[in-house]
Amino acid sequence: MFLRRSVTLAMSLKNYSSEAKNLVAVAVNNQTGVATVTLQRPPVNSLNLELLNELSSALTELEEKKARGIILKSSSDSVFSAGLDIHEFSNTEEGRLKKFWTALQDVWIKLYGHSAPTVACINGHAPAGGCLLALSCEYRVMLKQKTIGLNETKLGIVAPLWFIASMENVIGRRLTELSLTTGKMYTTEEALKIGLIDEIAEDTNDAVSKSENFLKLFQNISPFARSQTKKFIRGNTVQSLVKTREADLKAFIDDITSEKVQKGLKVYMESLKKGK
Ligand SMILES: CC/C=C\C/C=C\C/C=C\CC/C=C/CC(=O)SCCNC(=O)CCNC(=O)[C@H](O)C(C)(C)COP(=O)(O)OP(=O)(O)OC[C@H]1O[C@@H](n2cnc3c(N)ncnc32)[C@H](O)[C@@H]1OP(=O)(O)O
Repeated sequence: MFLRRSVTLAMSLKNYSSEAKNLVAVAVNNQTGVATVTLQRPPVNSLNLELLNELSSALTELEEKKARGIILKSSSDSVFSAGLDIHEFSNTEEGRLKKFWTALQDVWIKLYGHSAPTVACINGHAPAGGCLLALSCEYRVMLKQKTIGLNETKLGIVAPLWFIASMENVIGRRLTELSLTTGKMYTTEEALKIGLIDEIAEDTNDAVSKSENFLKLFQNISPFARSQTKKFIRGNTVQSLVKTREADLKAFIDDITSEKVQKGLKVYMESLKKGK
C-alpha cells in the first residue's frame, strides 16, 4: 500500500466558489484520500461559466494535493448534468463567451489528463456536455433508467473534435460516428451494451460504492506508475486540444454566434419547455 503525503490528509471538506453560491463541493475521505466532487447547480447542473471555474479550481487543487482518486457525481438523483448551459450561448456580456469556452477547455484538459484515477458516478441523465464530463473519466457507473449521449446534432450544433475523441476513445470510431451524426441518447442498458458505461447501479449509494470499488483496484499500484501510464495513453488526445486551443475557441465563437445556430437553439429551448 502506497502512503499518501500528509498534506493530502490535511484536506478534509471544502467548498469551492468565486461567488456566494457553491456550485461544486469537494469532500476528501481522510482514510482513502479519495475526493468526491459533487456538482450542485439545480435544477439540472447545466454548466455555466461559474460552475466551470469552480470545477477547474477543484481539479487543480486535487492535482496539487495528490488526491488518490476522484468520484464525480451530481447532488441530484435525476440529472448528472444537462451539459453546457444553453443560456451562455446567447449571452451578450462582452468577453463572457470567450471565458466560458476557455473554462470548458480548461476543465476537460484537467479532468481528462488528471493524475488521479477518475470515476464518473452518473447518478442522473447525462446529455452532451454531461456525457463529455463522464467520458473524461476512466470509469463510468450509471443509475438505471437514465440517458447519456452526445446529442449536439439535435441542437443543430457540431461537437468539437475533442468531444468526438473522448467518445471514440471509449466506444470506437464506427459507433461514435453513428452516435454523433444521429445525436443518439442511449438508455443506461444500451450504454452498458456498447461499452459507453462500465456498470449499472440501483441508486446513488450503490453507484458511489461501485465507484469506490473501482478505485480500490489502485490501492496496491504505485501512483507514479499508474499516472504515467495514463499520461502515455491519454497524452496525445490532450495535446491535440492544447496545441489548437485558439483555433478551437474561434471555431466555437464563429459557429455559436451565427444566425442559423442561434435560431436553432431558440427553437430547441422552446421545445424543452413544451416537453413539460
Ligand atoms: C463548423 C463548426 C466547427 C467546429 C465546432 C466548434 C464548435 C461547436 C459549437 C458549439 C458546440 C457546443 C457544445 C455544446 C454541448 C452541450 O452541452 S449543449 C447542451 C445540450 N443539452 C441538452 O440538450 C439537454 C437538454 N435538457 C434535457 O434534455 C432535460 O432538461 C434533462 C433530461 C437534462 C432533464 O429533464 P428534466 O428533469 O425533465 O428537466 P427539464 O427539462 O424540465 O429542465 C428543467 C429546467 O432546466 C432547463 N434546462 C435543461 N437543460 C438545460 C441546459 N442545457 N441549459 C440551460 N437550461 C437547461 C429547462 O429549460 C428547464 O427550465 P425551465 O424550468 O423551463 O425554466
